[in-house]
Amino acid sequence: MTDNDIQAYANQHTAPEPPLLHQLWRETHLQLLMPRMATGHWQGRLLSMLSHLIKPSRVLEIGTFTGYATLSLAEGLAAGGHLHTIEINPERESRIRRYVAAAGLAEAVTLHIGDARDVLASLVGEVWDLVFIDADKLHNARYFELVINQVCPGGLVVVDNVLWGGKALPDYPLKANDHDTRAVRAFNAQMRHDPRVVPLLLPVRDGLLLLRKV
Ligand SMILES: C[S@@+](CC[C@H](N)C(=O)[O-])C[C@H]1O[C@@H](n2cnc3c(N)ncnc32)[C@H](O)[C@@H]1O
Repeated sequence: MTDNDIQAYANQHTAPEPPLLHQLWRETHLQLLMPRMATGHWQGRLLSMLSHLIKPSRVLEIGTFTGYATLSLAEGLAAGGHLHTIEINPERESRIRRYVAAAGLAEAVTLHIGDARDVLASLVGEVWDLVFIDADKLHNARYFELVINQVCPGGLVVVDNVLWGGKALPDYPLKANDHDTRAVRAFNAQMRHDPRVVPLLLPVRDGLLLLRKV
């Protein structure tokens, strides 16, 4: 039995992908480079499940891409709740807005186009119940520091790609110029001992690190 078999079985026994998300997934794969960056069916249902359990009033996503995780995370918003998502690439804006509108979320979702390290400075008044860090991996620690003081006690920070294709594991031979992997390893190691959060690494897909704020 391969990992693919297990993932296929998990998909079959997970709630089906909503039709709009399936359409977005197809469009992402047909029209964009690196479509694997999109969250996809199983992980989308996991983010939706977490959001439904938390019923957040305020959600932050760092790294929108085509908006797959955005729509998934928004599914569990409390009445009157709001999601902010930040994407650095302006070429992605029109597609994201089109799908946010098609999901009926134009009022509930604010898309910021810009570098998250700048945009976050304009969101210092917010208190986050749920944060999804999924931008460039070099700056995971920076994004974490920029948001953690605004996460409510008991709030959840989810960080994607913490296994980094297996390269996060210490025995994996590292190239001298592989700064991304070094950053992923350093961030994961820091989270083990950070007194502000309780970590749980889920070895699913490319690895999801759940960090519950103490
Ligand atoms: C892995 S993709 C996000 C996938 C999306 N969260 C999902 O699950 O479908 C990473 C995205 O982060 C964006 N990004 C990279 N650096 C960024 C930065 N400094 N600020 C905001 N977005 C950034 C990239 O342009 C890319 O679209």
